Amino acid sequence: MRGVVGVLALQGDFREHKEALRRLGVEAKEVRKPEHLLGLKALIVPGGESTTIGKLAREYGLEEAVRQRVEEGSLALFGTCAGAIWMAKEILGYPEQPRLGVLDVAVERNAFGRQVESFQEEVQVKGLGPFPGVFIRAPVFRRLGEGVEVLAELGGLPVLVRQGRLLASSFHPELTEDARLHRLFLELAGV
Ligand SMILES: NC(=O)CC[C@H](N)C(=O)O
Repeated sequence: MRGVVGVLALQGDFREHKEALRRLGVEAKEVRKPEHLLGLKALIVPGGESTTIGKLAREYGLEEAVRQRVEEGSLALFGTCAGAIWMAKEILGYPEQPRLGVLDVAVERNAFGRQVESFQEEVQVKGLGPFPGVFIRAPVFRRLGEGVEVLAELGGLPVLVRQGRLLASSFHPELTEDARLHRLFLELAGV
C-alpha cells in the first residue's frame, strides 16, 4: 500500500476515482469536512455538477480549507471535468459560481456544445502518449496563466493542464481502465 489520497465526496463520480486509486494500490479517503483533510497531501476533485460541488464545498467550509492548504503548498489537487471547473480562477459566463480559484485559467463550461453532450476520443498526453479521453459536457481551458502547462489538446483546445502540483482535465480518466493519469498525479503530489 502506498500513501493515502483524499477524494472530495460531496457529489459526482468520486467512487470511480476511489476505484482507480485502489487499482494503483493507494488508499482513498472520502473528504466531506475540513477535518478530513488532516494528514492528506493530495486531493482528487471528481466530475459531476460543478455548481453543486461548488455550493456544497462552500457550505461545508471545504472551499476555504482546501484553498488555504493549496496556497501554503501542502496539498496537490487533481480535478476532472466539474472538478477542474471548480479549481479555475475564472468560469466564463458564470462569475458568481462558487469556486476554489487556484488554477490560473478561465474555464469555459460545456465548451463542445450541447449537441455533442458526450463523446470518446483519443488525446495525446505529453510524456504519456495516446490516452482514451471520455468527454461528458466537457469544459476547455482558456486564457492560461504563465505557470500553466498544456499537457493535452483536442482540436487545438487545451483539455489537460498542469500548474505546479495542480492537475486538471476536461475529460474523465476515472471512467476508463487507464490509470496512467492517476499515477502521474501521485508522482507530482509525492504520494
Ligand atoms: N462531466 C462533468 O463533470 C460535467 C461538468 C458540467 N458541464 C459542469 O459544468 O459542471
